[in-house]
Amino acid sequence: MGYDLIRLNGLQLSAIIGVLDREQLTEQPLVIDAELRLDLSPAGRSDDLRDTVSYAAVADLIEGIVSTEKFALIETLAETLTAAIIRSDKRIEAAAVTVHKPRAPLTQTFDDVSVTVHRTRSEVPDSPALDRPRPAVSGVYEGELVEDQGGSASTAESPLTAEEGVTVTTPTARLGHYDRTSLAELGHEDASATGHFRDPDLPAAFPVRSVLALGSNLGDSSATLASAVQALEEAEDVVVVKVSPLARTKPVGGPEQQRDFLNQVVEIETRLSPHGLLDLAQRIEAEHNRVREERHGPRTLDVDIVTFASANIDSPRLQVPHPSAAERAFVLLPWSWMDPVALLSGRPVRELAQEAEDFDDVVRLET
Ligand SMILES: Nc1ncnc2c1ncn2[C@@H]1O[C@H](COP(=O)(O)OP(=O)(O)OP(=O)(O)O)[C@@H](O)[C@H]1O
Ligand SMILES: Nc1nc2c(c(=O)[nH]1)N=C(CO)CN2
Repeated sequence: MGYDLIRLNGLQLSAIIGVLDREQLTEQPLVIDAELRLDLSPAGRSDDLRDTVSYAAVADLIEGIVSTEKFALIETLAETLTAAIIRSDKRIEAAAVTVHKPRAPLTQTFDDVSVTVHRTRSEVPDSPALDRPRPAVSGVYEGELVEDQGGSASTAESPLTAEEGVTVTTPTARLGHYDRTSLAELGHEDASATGHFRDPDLPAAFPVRSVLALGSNLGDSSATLASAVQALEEAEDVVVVKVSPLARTKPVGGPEQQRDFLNQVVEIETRLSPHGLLDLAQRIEAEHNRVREERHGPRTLDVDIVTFASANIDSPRLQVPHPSAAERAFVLLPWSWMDPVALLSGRPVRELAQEAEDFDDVVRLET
């Protein structure tokens, strides 16, 4: 294993980032350093850009994510960028990203605050099909984004161990002194500790995970759910990552004497905007003869968006996390069977399920 590195240092961007409400309204400067570990000897011999990873493409990838996504924590941004860089080209064995936040809201005088995330390929979760960055390169770099290089892309079989991970040697960019605003002035008490508000019409700059809850208690529910999952698998810009076992559940709310429901939870990865995903969910409901008659009434198919990455959304059409999901064992239990360590608004889904009133009314069906 070589020690070759590509380094991109001091990339100056601005972003919406921070846990304070004020920080979610205005952009602030960020400085980003990235290191990519890959074998540079093919390019060293050929003098051909196609034999390496273009640092310009890396800069574009970082800029695309920073300029379109909102984060609360610089840790999350660094993690997201590191994973996106590793996924962008199979030859990249490991990457490290440092996010500097020189105008962090501290009351003290300081030069810089930063986090560094180091990840090897084996530590980055698979992104089944949406793992290519958008080909957003322009001008002289057109066509330079390296497409799957076939034979030369071999690093997936030789993942680094954590101990071998790259070390960032980047000196902190000399950032000088910054404007500081006291936490009190910024209204610290309003800071939102979990998640961030997200523009529901903004498509994701990189694939994000979303959890969907499906339910049916009219018609052939088992066939309907299978067909809904298939429709998700076939949808553009969506990859189904995990599907829960089926649950037979007693109706919660709604008219008396409804049939039991079949419920299922699906985790997807998508580049759709939250509203785009809601459109897709409603299209799939409509294709399965969903007619909206009675609130909580019987339905051939219900597709709810439970989470969309860690976003909070509150638009006239869409609330995320789904406002009732945290109290519904018919959602929480199948979700916890599918993903035993899942969290919802910072709480273990398994624990929330145990507290839900309908906990005893959910039966796991063997598939
Ligand atoms: N997270 C969400 N997922 C799906 N729909 C949502 C969500 N948040 C808000 N909605 C809105 O809720 C409206 C009503 O949805 P629906 O008819 O499926 O409700 P319901 O199934 O009777 O009740 P519930 O929403 O409690 O499951 C939809 O038209 C949609 O715009
Ligand atoms: N058991 C069960 N109860 C419900 C369900 C559901 O999917 N399963 N959906 C509802 C409204 O979406 C209301 N009640």
